[in-house]
Amino acid sequence: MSIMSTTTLSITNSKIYSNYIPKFQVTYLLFHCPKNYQYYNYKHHGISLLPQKSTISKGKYNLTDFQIMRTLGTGSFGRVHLVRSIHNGRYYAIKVLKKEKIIKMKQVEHTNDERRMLKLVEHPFLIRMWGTFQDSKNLFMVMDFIEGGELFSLLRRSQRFPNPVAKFYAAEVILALEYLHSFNIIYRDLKPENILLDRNGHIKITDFGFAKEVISYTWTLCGTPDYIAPEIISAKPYGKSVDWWSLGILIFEMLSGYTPFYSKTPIKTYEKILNCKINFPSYFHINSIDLIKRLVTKDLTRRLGNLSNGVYDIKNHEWFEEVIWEKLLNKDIETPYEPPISGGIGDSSLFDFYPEEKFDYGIKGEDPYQQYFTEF
Ligand SMILES: Nc1ncnc2c1ncn2[C@@H]1O[C@H](COP(=O)(O)OP(=O)(O)OP(=O)(O)O)[C@@H](O)[C@H]1O
Repeated sequence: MSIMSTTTLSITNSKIYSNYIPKFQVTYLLFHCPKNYQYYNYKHHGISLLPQKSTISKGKYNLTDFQIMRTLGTGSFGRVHLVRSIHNGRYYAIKVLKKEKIIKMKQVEHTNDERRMLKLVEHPFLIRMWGTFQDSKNLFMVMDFIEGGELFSLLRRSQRFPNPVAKFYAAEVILALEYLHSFNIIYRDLKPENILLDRNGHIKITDFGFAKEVISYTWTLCGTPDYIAPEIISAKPYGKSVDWWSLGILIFEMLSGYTPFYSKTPIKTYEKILNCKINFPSYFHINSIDLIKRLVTKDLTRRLGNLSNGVYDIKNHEWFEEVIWEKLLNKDIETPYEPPISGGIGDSSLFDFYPEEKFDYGIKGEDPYQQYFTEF
């Protein structure tokens, strides 16, 4: 079955999704926002929990350390390649971002934040970055290669997940978000495309392109339309609670195969989000409906995750009754699906194919954007 994803824009042939359009990401939103919308971030003078200087060494790697192989995925600013280290023979994924595109789409701050966030995080359910480097045209991020493909592809192939399967993935996502929030990092782009599965079937969240350290509130308009919280759309200051809204959308999508506010155009989706009326399919378990309603609520004084007990209100919800959180964190719980990685290490058969293009990697020469990416 052909499976569409955010970046490829190919069309799925699943019945449910015959009308489904790809979920354009933030950058789409940035260029289709209300007039006079101001893009800026606001930070209180709080104490940052993040190292102010990078600990992931820059300049540790360069292009000649790797054999560049096929494309695993494409994004707004470049593509992600499977690569092989010529030193240790191991496979990695390298995300390549075109400097010119980043500048044109005004994403310099987000790109530097992505590197800054990724260098810090170390968690079983988050992607690990090993280092970065750059040439005159591109930025490169070296990450672990996660062989099992996107949760998105698995969901489209399955049409929808049974209750326990959705619960398993949601629970691992919660642990990852809890960890990020403990560092005051908001993730802001939760969706099945950004959740990869490792060879055993555990999740790894990738794409920190919108992750941001926010000590109190921020105003930046970003996210993916179907997953965006209403406070972002109405240009209100917002905080970590936007990730808990997106978690509710993710749970709904995993259980049904579609997002609750899906529409043909982003503007219509935003209208539905602001109305916040969800039609639950009859096969949803009553506890899942209760949890989704408590996450996908406009009322921030009632949204779970945002109350005085924080994440514990979510972890203690009836839908997660049988989850033993410590075991889950230790990966001591059997995964519902083991990706069929038959070709051994470096097998990338679970990723869709993307047209390859001639690389402009490694070109030395004048770099008009040098001053913007000094950390890479
Ligand atoms: N570490 C990894 N291992 C395997 N595949 C990966 C890895 N990182 C990313 N990918 C693949 O590449 C795709 C694009 O990656 P990513 O979302 O980080 O790029 P992006 O340029 O930020 O895309 P977008 O503009 O859609 O956000 C992912 O959806 C995934 O399929």
